[in-house]
Amino acid sequence: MSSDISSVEADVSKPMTASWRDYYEITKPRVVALLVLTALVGMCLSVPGAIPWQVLIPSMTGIGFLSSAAAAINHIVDERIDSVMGRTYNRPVATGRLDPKNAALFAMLLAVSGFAILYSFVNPLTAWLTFSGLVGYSFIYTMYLKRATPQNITIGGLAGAIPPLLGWTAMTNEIHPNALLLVLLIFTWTPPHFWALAIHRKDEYAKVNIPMLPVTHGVNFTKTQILLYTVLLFVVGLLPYLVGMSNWLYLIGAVVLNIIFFVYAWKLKFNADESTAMDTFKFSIIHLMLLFIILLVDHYALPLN
Ligand code: HEM
Ligand SMILES: CC(C)=CCC/C(C)=C/CC/C(C)=C/COP(=O)(O)OP(=O)(O)O
Repeated sequence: MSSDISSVEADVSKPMTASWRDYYEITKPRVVALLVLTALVGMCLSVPGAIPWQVLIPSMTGIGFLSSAAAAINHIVDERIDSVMGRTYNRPVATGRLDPKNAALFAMLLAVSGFAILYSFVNPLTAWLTFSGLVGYSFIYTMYLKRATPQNITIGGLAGAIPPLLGWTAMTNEIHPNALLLVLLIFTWTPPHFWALAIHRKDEYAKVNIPMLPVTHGVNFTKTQILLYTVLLFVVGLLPYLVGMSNWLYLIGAVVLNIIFFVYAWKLKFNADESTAMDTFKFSIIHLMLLFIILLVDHYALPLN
């Protein structure tokens, strides 16, 4: 009898009325927008001149669709932990507004159409690399690494870092070292991006037994890691200029942005108040967006010989 009551309660607390907004939300639209921007920059930097729209449109659509599918799968896999954490409890699948089966169907539709678009209108290399990004994020990171090790995001970050390479291969059909350099930039940026948020949300991750670095190794150790990664990012940020891929405009932009990121990390380590961790996280997003916009401006305003 009591189980009947609890199941009735569960049904009441989980009304199954999904709207298009719920489908939109599970694609993590703002994350995908930034991923697509980094892919666009990879594409533009791969050749000196203009990008033909016949390649641009299917590439951005296919990469966007597969990234959205990956984000939707993350919502399905994380239904239980999302429903417990304050930051995520109101997500469509976690609340039950969106049936996981419908979410899975939606993800499948996005993934299949994204892959087909890339395979048919761009090239198979880009289609398979983008698919590997989906597998890396949805399955290797979300299903396994996230729950297995505090280095989950350092390794899993590779999936989120891959879009500039996807843009590059979409245009040239080759894996160029300069594209890998752009991947390295995002790969190095990811730990300070995420760990700043993880410090702020440490107790919630502990509650759901997710071994994020601040939970397993403490907040102080995580702050040191964030600071060291911003130093590493400063060095990596010099490389596009040093290898002759970008010009002085990029160099100035990267140095300024990376110094500001370092200052945030320094404050977080040595002089933090309540809001410093979230401020650092928010700045990380502006940082990456500006860095890639500057790469683009530098590329078109100051063409290399
Ligand atoms: C494994 C690597 C990554 C992890 C673990 C991570 C983690 C997170 C988390 C937990 C949030 C907060 C989400 C929310 O509250 O809705 C977030 C937000 C965000 N992330 Fe990341 N991130 C990663 C990689 C990336 C990459 C590669 C990009 C872009 C190139 C990115 C861009 C963003 C953006 C734009 C937001 C803000 C989203 C919003 O305001 O809706 N992240 N990230
Ligand atoms: C095809 C391709 C390039 C795929 C990339 C996929 C993608 C959407 C990467 C974004 C990384 C991200 C937001 C991780 C957070 O996951 P989380 O589960 O730790 O955070 P959450 O708790 O907010 O869900």
